Amino acid sequence: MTDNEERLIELKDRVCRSIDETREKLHRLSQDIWSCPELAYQETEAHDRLVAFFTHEHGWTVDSHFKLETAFRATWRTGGDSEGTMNVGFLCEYDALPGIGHACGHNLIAEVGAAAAVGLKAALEGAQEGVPVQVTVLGTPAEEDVGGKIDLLKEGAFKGIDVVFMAHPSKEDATYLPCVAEHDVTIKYHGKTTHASSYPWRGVNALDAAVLCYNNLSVLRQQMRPDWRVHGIIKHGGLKPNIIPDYTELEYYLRTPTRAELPVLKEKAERCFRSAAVATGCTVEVEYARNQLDNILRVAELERLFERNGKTLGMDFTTDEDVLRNESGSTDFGNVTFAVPGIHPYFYIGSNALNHTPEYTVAAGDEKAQFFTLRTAKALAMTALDLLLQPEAMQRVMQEFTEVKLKDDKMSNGV
Ligand SMILES: NCCCC[C@H](NC(=O)CCCN)C(=O)O
Repeated sequence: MTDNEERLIELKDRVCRSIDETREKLHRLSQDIWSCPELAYQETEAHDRLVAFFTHEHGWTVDSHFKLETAFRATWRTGGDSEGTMNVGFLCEYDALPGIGHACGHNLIAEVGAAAAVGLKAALEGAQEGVPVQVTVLGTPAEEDVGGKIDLLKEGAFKGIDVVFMAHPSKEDATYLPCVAEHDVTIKYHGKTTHASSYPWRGVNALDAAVLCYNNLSVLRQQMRPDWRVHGIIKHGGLKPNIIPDYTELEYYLRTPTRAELPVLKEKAERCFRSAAVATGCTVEVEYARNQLDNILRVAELERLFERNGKTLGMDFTTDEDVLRNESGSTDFGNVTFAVPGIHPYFYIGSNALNHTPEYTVAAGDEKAQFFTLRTAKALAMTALDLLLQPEAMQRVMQEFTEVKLKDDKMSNGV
């Protein structure tokens, strides 16, 4: 075994020990966020808790309200000049869901990011030969909405970061789960009110338009690719049964496996929106969210290193092809992976509950989740050490990142 390999083992052990030594503070941080669920862009308490956490940990430079009201940045770097310093990013999410709180476990995402960063810093602080590194923690709000990471990308918050890590609670350990491109769209129909019984023929029924729109999209599914998704709600359907609705509103998510396919689905969906207006005589407004979520650009080398580290800690990565191929959601982390190579694995939290259910909310706040959460943080920090102490590994990551980006560009440009 080479000296470097021995050093790597020692530093990885130090990461694990330092995270275990910090577990009480980390659990309290996670519990404080879990017990005060806040919606997208309203995560003021969570922001303050995380800012206080890093402020009280020595050595961090903390920027509160970083480019967004509820985003933050905490940075630590080893001495020496910036030349050759690798900047390793860890992301914290902390927004909850309406009505069901932290049913996606974002309190645990915040804890994983904080734990991995603290662990990596502790390991490197004591390293004999300096490892030139900057550790950057970014608090990225509103993943469940239009994507705070995308706003932060636009604001340049990821400039200078060489590789980025986070992890997402799930019902199983997985180095990757399908993460698809997604765009929110709001459809608004405008009609004309009248008395629904006395003279309905004088009205223009916006609820009819909404129902037709819903049904148009429902039949569109027969002609959609099986891995595309269209799903939504009628947010406003009318005021009273005897008033012909003159305003209705629907919100839909349109999803395709790659960002290149999304325009094709959008065109088909818009025909459904607009034909419902034609059929009823309504006017229609179609409003897309300011941010489109991209699919995740995968870097297999990062997944390989993470899986190797996770397995040494006992992680049991799923091999269920059905899960690995079909169970997909979306995340604004996808947009980040087109700017910075990154990894967004999933981790079991001690429950078979499904994300976005009240049962998962309970599981995300259960102390049982702590072991799995800290284990994942250790695996992320250990993977960062692999890159820091093995330049050839980082070169493989960058080479692969360049290749997959080029392939995506060709697909997006229909080449
Ligand atoms: N603009 C809406 C974004 C919804 C994101 C949400 N994300 C998750 O549930 C996390 C999935 C991680 N793979 C979604 O509905 O997919």
